[in-house]
Amino acid sequence: MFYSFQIRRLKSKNSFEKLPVSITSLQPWRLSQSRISHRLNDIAPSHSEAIAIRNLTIRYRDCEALRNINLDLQPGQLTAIIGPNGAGKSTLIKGMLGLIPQAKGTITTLGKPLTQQLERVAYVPQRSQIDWTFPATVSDVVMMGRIRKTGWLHRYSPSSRRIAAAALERVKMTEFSDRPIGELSGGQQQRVFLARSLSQEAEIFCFDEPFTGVDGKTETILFQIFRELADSGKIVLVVNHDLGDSIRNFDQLILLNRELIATGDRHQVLTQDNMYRAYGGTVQFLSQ
Ligand SMILES: Nc1ncnc2c1ncn2[C@@H]1O[C@H](COP(=O)(O)OP(=O)(O)OP(=O)(O)O)[C@@H](O)[C@H]1O
Repeated sequence: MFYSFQIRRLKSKNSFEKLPVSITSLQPWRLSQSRISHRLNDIAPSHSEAIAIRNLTIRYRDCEALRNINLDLQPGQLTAIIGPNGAGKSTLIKGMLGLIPQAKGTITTLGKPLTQQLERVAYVPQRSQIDWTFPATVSDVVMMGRIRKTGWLHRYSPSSRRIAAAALERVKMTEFSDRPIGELSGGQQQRVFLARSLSQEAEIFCFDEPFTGVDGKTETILFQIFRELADSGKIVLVVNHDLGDSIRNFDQLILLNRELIATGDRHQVLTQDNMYRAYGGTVQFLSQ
């Protein structure tokens, strides 16, 4: 049995994060077509183990955004975080990555806090949190994914350039490599940021609302790549608003509303009772 839902949405965004920049990230470079592999065959086998989130409570100055969250995120699974506006979906990702200071609880993997292993994480924030006037080309942005591996003051190696070129090709954006990032459409920008995350060769991928404002073609590309990442043993975490058919693409759902309402596969999570607890009267069952 499968339900689709309709959600009324209110949006308010007020903070901006600047794109990271370094001397090396702005080096001019060109993509060599002959070196581009058409698939990311070189997605390395994963060394991930589950991320364990225990008793996580996150406060902003005057509000408790998340209360006592306990969760496991498994490698090899494509996981969606769902819930109404203000439920704490973005906060959960930011809290996991240590971006919100007032967090209590533990987030561990490989026996250590996740915040001590951020080199293993690729994070793509919401579009609204990126400064699109930042003076960088598409290829600059994708190369930024290689900064951790290259070091801040070193030139990119040929292998880094190959990896970045393959990532850009994988999202079908090679022809835009010299274009300023601010001049692309929303869907194209999302694909470039996905390419940047791929070029990081991370083990843990976090995407905050990657499907907002993207067309069907981009959505298909994003889901294909998310699936490939999950199938290669990565942890893939996606904040997602669409509870229609596309929810079938996910292996695990995390339903939040300031607290954990439910987690599991869609049959376990998308029950009338859970949806009522999360969305109240704002979600209607449209079909079964
Ligand atoms: N920087 C901040 N300072 C203070 N409160 C914040 C801040 N960011 C978020 N909040 C509050 O924390 C709560 C959770 O916000 P969050 O952005 O995590 O929700 P969300 O589920 O991602 O929402 P949306 O679907 O609208 O993106 C909200 O009540 C929000 O107003």
